[in-house]
Amino acid sequence: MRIRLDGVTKRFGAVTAVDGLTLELEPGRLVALLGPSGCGKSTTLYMLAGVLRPTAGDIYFDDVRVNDVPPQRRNVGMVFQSYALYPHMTVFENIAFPLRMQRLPEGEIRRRVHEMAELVRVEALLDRRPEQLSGGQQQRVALARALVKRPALLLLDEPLSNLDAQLRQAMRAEIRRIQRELGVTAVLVTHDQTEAMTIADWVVVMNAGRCVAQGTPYELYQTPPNRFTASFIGHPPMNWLQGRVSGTRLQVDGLPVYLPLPAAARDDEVAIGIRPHHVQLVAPGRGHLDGRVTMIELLGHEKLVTVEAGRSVASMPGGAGDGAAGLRLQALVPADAAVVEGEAVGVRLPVSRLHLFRLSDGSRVALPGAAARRPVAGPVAAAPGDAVADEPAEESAGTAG
Ligand SMILES: Nc1ncnc2c1ncn2[C@@H]1O[C@H](COP(=O)(O)OP(=O)(O)OP(=O)(O)O)[C@@H](O)[C@H]1O
Repeated sequence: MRIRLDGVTKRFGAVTAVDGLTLELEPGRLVALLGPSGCGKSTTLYMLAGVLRPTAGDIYFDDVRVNDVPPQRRNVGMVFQSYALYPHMTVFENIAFPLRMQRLPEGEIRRRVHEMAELVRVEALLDRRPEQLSGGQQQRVALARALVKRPALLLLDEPLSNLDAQLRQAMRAEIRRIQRELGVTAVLVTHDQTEAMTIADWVVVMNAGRCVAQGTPYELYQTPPNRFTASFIGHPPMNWLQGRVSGTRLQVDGLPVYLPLPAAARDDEVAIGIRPHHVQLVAPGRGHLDGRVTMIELLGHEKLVTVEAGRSVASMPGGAGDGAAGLRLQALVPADAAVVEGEAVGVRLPVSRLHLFRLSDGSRVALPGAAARRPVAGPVAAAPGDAVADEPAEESAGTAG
């Protein structure tokens, strides 16, 4: 089923929870509504369910306007964070409940409950009560109950947030499998960007009741259209610097050099984002700036290295001097990279990996060739002591001024 929201607004007294939201969701897709707490995700979901009515605007299921259609007539299945299973009923009866409400014949009910229990893999648990199930099992049952009436739209409200990390990952894959197998259009609400990115075909990023970006997870990660999306998507989060574009020159505040851009852009003050795994650590004096390693956090097969460039590095060869005071960057490097806390390092910022956003409105500065590459296989970080390898001509820095 195709879903269309046309200028949908929801106000609760003085609070505007959803503000003129216009969206079109393709049939069969799993769409994630992603955004910080209070941005209007759940309110949007409840309007799709029919539990809340828009204050203004229209909602269409295929081409039918559903603003006035009550929840029970919308053919929507819903799964909540809290599972909301009926505690006094067995798993079988929980799953059968929506079919009993439809007064289907007993044989048909049995057949469909078993079919659904098989799909979500709870056939062995049909005689148990919810209290005798683990969180993950309860969530599977909730999913089966939402799907048993073959809804045209599946709504998932933070369905995995009560599960531990490992189970959450397993259930993500399960929801994806089941949604694909049934081909049902689904909308998932989450504030967890990893969840949205791993599970969804399409991600709608919301802030303050509005859609600020939408696209495939890959597009939003590779070329975030604005600063809000860039800072919200990706983990560990982007590093942020500030600077100014003039023609094909990028002057980063605190850097003694300017970086040549692959194409000219309008002169503007910019926020400069770079993901930690694109920050390269090199020998002091061999990068764009020098700093000191102030923290190392081991994350498994990688480690997150915090580098601060301040006044203390002014005297180092190639040091950034006073202008670099307060620059702080994080680099993600292989766990076995030879980096030591307290040591001086050089930091290289590959121009093609920089994301530029206008300070005025947060919009992306489009630069052909910049930050549009596919992710490289393998680490890009070099250990201190390594030279900056084969620096392409267009990425070499000029002297500021
Ligand atoms: N029934 C209500 N009465 C008044 N204000 C409400 C009501 N429901 C939601 N709001 C407000 O509307 C805004 C959006 O809430 P909503 O629950 O949609 O956000 P959310 O993005 O789902 O947040 P979370 O991730 O915390 O669940 C918030 O400011 C919230 O306080």
